[in-house]
Amino acid sequence: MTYYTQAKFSTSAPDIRHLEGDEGIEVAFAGRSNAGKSSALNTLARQKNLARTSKTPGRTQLINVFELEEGRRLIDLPGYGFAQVPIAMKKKWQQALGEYLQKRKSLKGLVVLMDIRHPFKDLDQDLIYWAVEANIPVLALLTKSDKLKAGKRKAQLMMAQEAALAFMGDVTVQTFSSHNRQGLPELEQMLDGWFHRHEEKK
Ligand SMILES: Nc1nc2c(ncn2[C@@H]2O[C@H](COP(=O)(O)OP(=O)(O)OP(=O)(O)O)[C@@H](O)[C@H]2O)c(=O)[nH]1
Repeated sequence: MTYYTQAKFSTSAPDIRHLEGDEGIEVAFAGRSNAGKSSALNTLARQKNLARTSKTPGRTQLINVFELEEGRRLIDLPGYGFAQVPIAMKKKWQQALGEYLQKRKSLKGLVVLMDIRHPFKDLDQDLIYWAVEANIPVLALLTKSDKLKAGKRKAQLMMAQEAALAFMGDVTVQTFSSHNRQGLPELEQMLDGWFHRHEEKK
C-alpha cells in the first residue's frame, strides 16, 4: 500500500477552464495521445481501471480528477498531438493549457509523459516551457522503457537529460515502464516531494 493506491475518481471536466476548486495541492499528468498516461496513472494507483487505457489514440478527451485525500488531487489532462483534431481546436486547447499552467494556484507539479523512443516533440516542449515560465516543476517521464534494451535505454535517458537543460528550469528526466514498473519508486518520490513541500509551508 502506498499513498497513491487510495486514488479515487472524483470528477470530469469538459474543459480546463471548468476545473473547480483551486485549493489544496494538485499534480497534473500530460502527454501526447498514446504516450502511456492512463497506464502510468493505473500503475501508480495499483488499479487496473482508474484511468481508462485504450489502443485508440485520442480517446481520453475529458479532464479527469482523481482525489487522493481531501485537497490532494491528480489531474489527468487530455492527450494532445492527435493528428485528426482540427487546427482551431488545437489552438484553443493549447491556449487553455497555457492559462491553466499560469493561473492554477494549486498546481504544484507537472508530469509530462513521452514515449522513450520519441521524446520532446514540439508540443511537449511548448508545455515544458510554459511550466518553467510559470515556476511549476516538471518531471519528464520517458515511458515504455521496457521497449528498449538497457544500453539504448540509458543512451535515450542521457540524451533527454541533456536536452532538458535547454529549458533552464526545474525539469527532471527519468525512465518509466507500466509493464514492469521500472521507475515507479522514483516517480512516487517526486510526487511525494511536490505534495509534501507545500504541506510544510501551510
Ligand atoms: N510496452 C509498453 N507499452 C505500454 C506502456 N504503457 C502503455 N503502453 C501501451 O501504449 C498504448 C497507449 O497507452 P495508454 O496508457 O492508453 O496511453 P494514453 O497516453 O493514456 O493515451 P490516450 O488515451 O490516447 O491519451 C497502449 O497500447 C498501452 O498498452 C509501457 O510501459 N510499456
